[in-house]
Amino acid sequence: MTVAEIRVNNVTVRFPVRSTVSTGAANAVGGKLVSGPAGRYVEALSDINLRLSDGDRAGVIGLNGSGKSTFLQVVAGILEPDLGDVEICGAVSTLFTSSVGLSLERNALDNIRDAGYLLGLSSQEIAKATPEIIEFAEIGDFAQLPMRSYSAGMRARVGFGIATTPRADILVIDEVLGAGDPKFYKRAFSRLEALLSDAGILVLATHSGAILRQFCNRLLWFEKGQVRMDGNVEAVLDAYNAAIDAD
Ligand SMILES: Nc1ncnc2c1ncn2[C@@H]1O[C@H](COP(=O)(O)OP(=O)(O)OP(=O)(O)O)[C@@H](O)[C@H]1O
Repeated sequence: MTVAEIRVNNVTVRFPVRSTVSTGAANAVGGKLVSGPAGRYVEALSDINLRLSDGDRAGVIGLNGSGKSTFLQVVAGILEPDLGDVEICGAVSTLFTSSVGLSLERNALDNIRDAGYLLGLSSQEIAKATPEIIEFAEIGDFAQLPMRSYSAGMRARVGFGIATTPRADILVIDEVLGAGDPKFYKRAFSRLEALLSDAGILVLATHSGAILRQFCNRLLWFEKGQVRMDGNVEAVLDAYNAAIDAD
């Protein structure tokens, strides 16, 4: 059995931007805007060092543009850092709002089949998983209708069902659960526990305290591309909310 681990070593991510214009106004949200000899860039992550270990259910919280999605892409191995490196032990499965790859013109059955092949499942595995995902998502006959006729939460249910089908040691989820209702969280939590058992790693970005309390045993608070606090969920949420109230 793989012992899941992610080591993030001195990671910096910079996105070049073209504009040289400055309004002179400070940005409360977003990463650091830096002008250097090589041009202007947004520093989305600045020298991050941390380790995620087997059993970690790490929530990621922070204001808009604080670096959460960038961090998730780095720990999923999708985005190469500009400086530093990431060591990932274990099979990764991801659920990103923008990259879940579902075609809204096609129905859930077709999407499950296409996504299943992309995820490397065999025809037999897809045939077995399809009714399980439909049952998990509780969409019934909607499974036959184009996914454009689904609500955001219904799409999230199907996407979550797909992402949690292949065996995974590490599951990285960006803001997708927020579209769901409390019943979905409960079902999603059971499915996640079955997938990861008591080991594995979850990395989950969300603005919802309720989701963090349900799913996570550790919380990382990002601020302007840095980890401002890393600790238990309640302690970090209290500090985060206090900082917002004091602003
Ligand atoms: N492709 C890109 N090109 C330029 N800048 C980018 C790009 N992707 C992200 N950024 C910048 O990097 C910073 C961090 O963005 P990121 O998406 O990681 O934030 P986030 O915490 O996930 O935000 P949100 O809560 O709004 O989803 C932001 O300032 C953003 O403008």
